[in-house]
Amino acid sequence: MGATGDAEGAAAGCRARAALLGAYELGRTLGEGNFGKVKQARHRATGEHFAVKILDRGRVLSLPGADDQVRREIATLTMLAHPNVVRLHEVAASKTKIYMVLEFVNGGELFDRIAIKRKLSEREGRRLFQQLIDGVSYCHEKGVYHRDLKPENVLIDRKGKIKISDFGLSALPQHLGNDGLLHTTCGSPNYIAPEVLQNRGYDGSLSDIWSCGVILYIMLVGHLPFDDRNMVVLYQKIFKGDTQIPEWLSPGAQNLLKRILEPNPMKRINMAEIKLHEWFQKDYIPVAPYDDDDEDVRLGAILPIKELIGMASSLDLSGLFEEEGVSQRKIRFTSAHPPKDLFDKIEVSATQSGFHVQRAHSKLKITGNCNGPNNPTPFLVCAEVFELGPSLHVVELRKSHGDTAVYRQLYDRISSDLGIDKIFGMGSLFGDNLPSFDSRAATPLVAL
Ligand SMILES: Nc1ncnc2c1ncn2[C@@H]1O[C@H](COP(=O)(O)OP(=O)(O)OP(=O)(O)O)[C@@H](O)[C@H]1O
Repeated sequence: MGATGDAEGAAAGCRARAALLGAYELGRTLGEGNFGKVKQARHRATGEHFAVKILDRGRVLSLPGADDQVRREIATLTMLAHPNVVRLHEVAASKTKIYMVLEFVNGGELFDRIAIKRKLSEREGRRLFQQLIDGVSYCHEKGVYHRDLKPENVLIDRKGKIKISDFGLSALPQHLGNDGLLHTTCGSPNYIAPEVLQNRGYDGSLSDIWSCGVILYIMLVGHLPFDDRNMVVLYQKIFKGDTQIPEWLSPGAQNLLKRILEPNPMKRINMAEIKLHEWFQKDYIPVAPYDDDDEDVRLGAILPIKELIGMASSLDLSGLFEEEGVSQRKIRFTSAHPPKDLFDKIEVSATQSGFHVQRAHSKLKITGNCNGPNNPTPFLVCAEVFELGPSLHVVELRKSHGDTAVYRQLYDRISSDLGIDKIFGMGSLFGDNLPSFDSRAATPLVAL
């Protein structure tokens, strides 16, 4: 298209009504994943940019294991708050779609950054690797193992700040076996650690470190350390740690790469040792995780309190889905932990059977003994309800049980007390209106 055509196109673009998603205006497509698109979005009131991952619910439900992957990504991201990990702001669902509103990272994938330059200088590679290690070690401290680290899953902004993304294959503490190890083989062939392939259980921290080592190698050398079209040959190379570490790299970089790409996990360098390594230490300024109780963080780009409340009532997708008859009431979302200091504490007391609820301002705490048909013995259920807006409540299950009959009792009680007619848990994102997540799951947040 020539210049005139471009101008006409732009004018037509201006006239076209931007698609709206609650408080957001949707823009260009940033990329595509297995289950849908990622679009850039602008918050209409603040002008702040976000990335909205739009997942096709039908597709998620039809692919084996896909719903687990999406739940896992949401559950994991809700737990993480670090400058080098992409931030999840909220999740919404309609009949056909799931929307994840993410921090917008404006520089694309690390993969493209390396591809454009072919390889990076040691200085630049070190700066990015330091951030990668900061983000990954923070995840490990939270009990999260990424398990699919590769340059395609590391986003970078224009200032060179990296953000780890795509936690669909991540493992949480409840995925550890009795031996304290992980057992599911997952990851991308060229980045996978030898012990993961061996299928005898592996330490998620050491296997993530291996993948970080592969990324470091690619950044500094410009190609994969282990590669072959034949998978058997590729895996043999990985088992043996069969790679060339170029002598033109500085001795420090060579040493660090050798110690990370050590096929025996027992001999591999660990996170603490990497952070003390001489090559890594150069110009290293550690980055602290976000402090969610820190007013500045919440009021800044991360999660403004007023915005959170504003979004709660304005995340009305009905404009977009009117034809499907989706009302605001039916669309609820989970979000990062609500700012606790906004809510007054209340007293709680438990009765022998049934729930006892006491209300104080906007926070309810519900505790009680109850039993379901499968559980004749009463057991304790405890939840806290935060009122974030007139139509939004977030329930945090403190203690619960997987029995849906118990959830039903608990939710009936919450809904009658709050006058809410429909309650959706995480499970509702996938079609059922009772929460179907495991009570041991790391994310206690349930959207109403
Ligand atoms: N927060 C974000 N900011 C900017 N761009 C993003 C963001 N998240 C994703 N993208 C872009 O969208 C693309 C697709 O992302 P997505 O996480 O859906 O897919 P994926 O990692 O390729 O696939 P999948 O999770 O389905 O395996 C990414 O490769 C990236 O280019």
